Amino acid sequence: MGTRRRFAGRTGSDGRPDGRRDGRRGWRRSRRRRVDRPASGLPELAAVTWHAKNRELAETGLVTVARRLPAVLVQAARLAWRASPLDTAATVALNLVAGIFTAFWLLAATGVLTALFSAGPTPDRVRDALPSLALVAGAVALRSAVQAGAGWAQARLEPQVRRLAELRLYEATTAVHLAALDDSDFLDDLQRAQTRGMTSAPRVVRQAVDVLTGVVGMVAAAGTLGVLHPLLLPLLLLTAVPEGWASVRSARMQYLTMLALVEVARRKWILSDLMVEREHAAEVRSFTMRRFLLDQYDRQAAHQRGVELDLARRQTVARVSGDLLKGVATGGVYVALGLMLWQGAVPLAVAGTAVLAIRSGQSSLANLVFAVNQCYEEGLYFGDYLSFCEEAERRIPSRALPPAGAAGGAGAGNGAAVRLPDDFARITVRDAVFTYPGAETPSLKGVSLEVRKGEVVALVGENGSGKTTLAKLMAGLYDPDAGEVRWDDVALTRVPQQEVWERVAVIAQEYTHWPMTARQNITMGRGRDPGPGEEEDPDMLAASRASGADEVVDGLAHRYGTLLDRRFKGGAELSGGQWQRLAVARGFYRDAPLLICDEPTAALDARAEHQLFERIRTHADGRTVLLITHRLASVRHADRIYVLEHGTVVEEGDHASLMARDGLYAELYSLQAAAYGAAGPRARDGRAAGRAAG
Ligand SMILES: Nc1ncnc2c1ncn2[C@@H]1O[C@H](COP(=O)(O)OP(=O)(O)OP(=O)(O)O)[C@@H](O)[C@H]1O
Repeated sequence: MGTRRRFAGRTGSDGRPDGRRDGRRGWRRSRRRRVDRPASGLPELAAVTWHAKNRELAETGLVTVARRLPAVLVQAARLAWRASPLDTAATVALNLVAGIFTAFWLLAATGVLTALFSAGPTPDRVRDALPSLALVAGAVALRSAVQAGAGWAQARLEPQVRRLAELRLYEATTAVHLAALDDSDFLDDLQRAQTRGMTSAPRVVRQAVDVLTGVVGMVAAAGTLGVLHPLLLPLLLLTAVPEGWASVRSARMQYLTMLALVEVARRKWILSDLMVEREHAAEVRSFTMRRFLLDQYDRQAAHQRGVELDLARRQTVARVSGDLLKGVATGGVYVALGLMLWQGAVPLAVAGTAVLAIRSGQSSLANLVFAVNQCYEEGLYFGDYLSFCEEAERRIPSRALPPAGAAGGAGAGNGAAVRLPDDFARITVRDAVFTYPGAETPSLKGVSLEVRKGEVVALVGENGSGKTTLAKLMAGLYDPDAGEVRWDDVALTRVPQQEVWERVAVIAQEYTHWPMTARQNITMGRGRDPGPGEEEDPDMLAASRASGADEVVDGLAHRYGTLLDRRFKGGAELSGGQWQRLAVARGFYRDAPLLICDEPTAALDARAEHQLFERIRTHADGRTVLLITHRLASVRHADRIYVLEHGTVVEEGDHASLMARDGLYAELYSLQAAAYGAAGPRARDGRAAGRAAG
């Protein structure tokens, strides 16, 4: 195990995660956060102290490492045991047995040397040495076999540990409250846990086993040396100190650098996505953004390079100092052994065995120091991973389902989670206030509204007035900071979120282009893929027809089985409107009593838009519909319209009453109607303009 490997930089700050994760949302968030930063440049290029752990880590020394190591080892052992008790037990037991064989062959070697160094003819001495030699050979062979078994058990452990670690992280990230993903600190921790912490889980187990192997080898060699002469033991241990110091120093520098660069790395990933992903390529060119993006990227990269070059220099200094001190200590050990031989304190055969034991001990020691260092370093990343998982698990809504058969509603005890009725008579929002995490002003400032079963209720208002936010509260995606959303007499904050999500279908404004088949794009969440020759799900076909997605699918090579991702061979790409038809089909397919349509037609052509609004107008097969749209002509038939402005409801009523009121709604409606009217031959006829808009 060479010095280079011991000190080589590991993935640290530039382990590239799966590219699309940060995506557009991450970029938008970064832009928002930049508002209050100095104009002179990106503040992360100067700041290296965002993380509270830094000072503590900067003061980490050998003693701290030694103190913390048992905790890391215990965590590794727990993880390994949970992954596979059998392989963990086999790894530990076989390593211990290997250590016994090491001590055995070293002691047997004394017999060989004693026979060889005794007086008499050489053939006789060789013959006398043969039994001990056979013992040495047997012990070495058995040790190799046992070590191979231990290596196998250890290798089996790693994939099992990796699986556990990955599942734990993704189970947490897919369940955390949505608000957690609006928190930039949480996102930074997530980034660190996913890119480095998660991969550290199998490594920390591997290093913990290596620590055990090193300790066993060391104990075997040290025990042999102790038997040969008690003075040899402390001398051997002395050689470990310089190397241990250098390794720990190097690991600490590496980790601090990773921490200092975490936001730079994240910014680089976002920029690199923008420069390589196909979906941005046309805009990058048509807006001549190339130079801007490259410059931005280069600023981050230059900063990272500076920090990493400095790290390389400091690590080299630490390594060379450690090597020099280790050389001096090793020389001292051999000088001491020579003196003992000279003084007659040990016989020649014992001195020969001592040399063998020292070499074996030093090799185990080098491995041990390396493993301790690695274990400590991986333990730091693993600690990040564990604390992120704990934090994420704390942010998972904890409202648990009541036992089967328990009824929800007014009768349920105070504070306990209650079951949501399958359907509702009315949904009421009362004085809802909501501020996004990190935002300075509330997006909703005391909104109240009511949706009765079977109604089509519309939310309208200018950009940023709070329509989508309100819909998200009603869909149980966020909890209001004050006020409440009630499903009949059950407040949504008392219901496990899953219960709400199962009863609401959302056709979102920003929907995902799922890189899956057309069928999965519609049915994911409640459908299953039919096997070869099986009929397509009739509900899916109905949803598809209702949204116009069937026309899209008709044009695909493998119909519903076509993969909608051009990055894969045979994958198809859809137009914006075609994707939207699939998103609408996905919403219709869900068997949910409340359908929330947030700008469902932005990308649809006129015919598809007309058909969709017709469906919504006829209550989308008996569902209750909450419709958010800027196409005001389409909300004329809504049972009730709420007009939002700056996070409050400023008007409510049906189309006729709102027009009569001559307020914001009437103004917005007339503007649109006039625009349509101006394009047509009957522009001056107000009635005709209204009809055109409708
Ligand atoms: N994730 C978020 N974090 C912080 N602020 C947000 C977030 N999402 C929205 N906002 C803010 O909340 C306010 C209301 O946004 P919302 O999306 O609800 O408006 P909207 O009425 O749906 O707008 P549009 O008509 O443009 O879709 C805006 O000021 C917006 O900047």
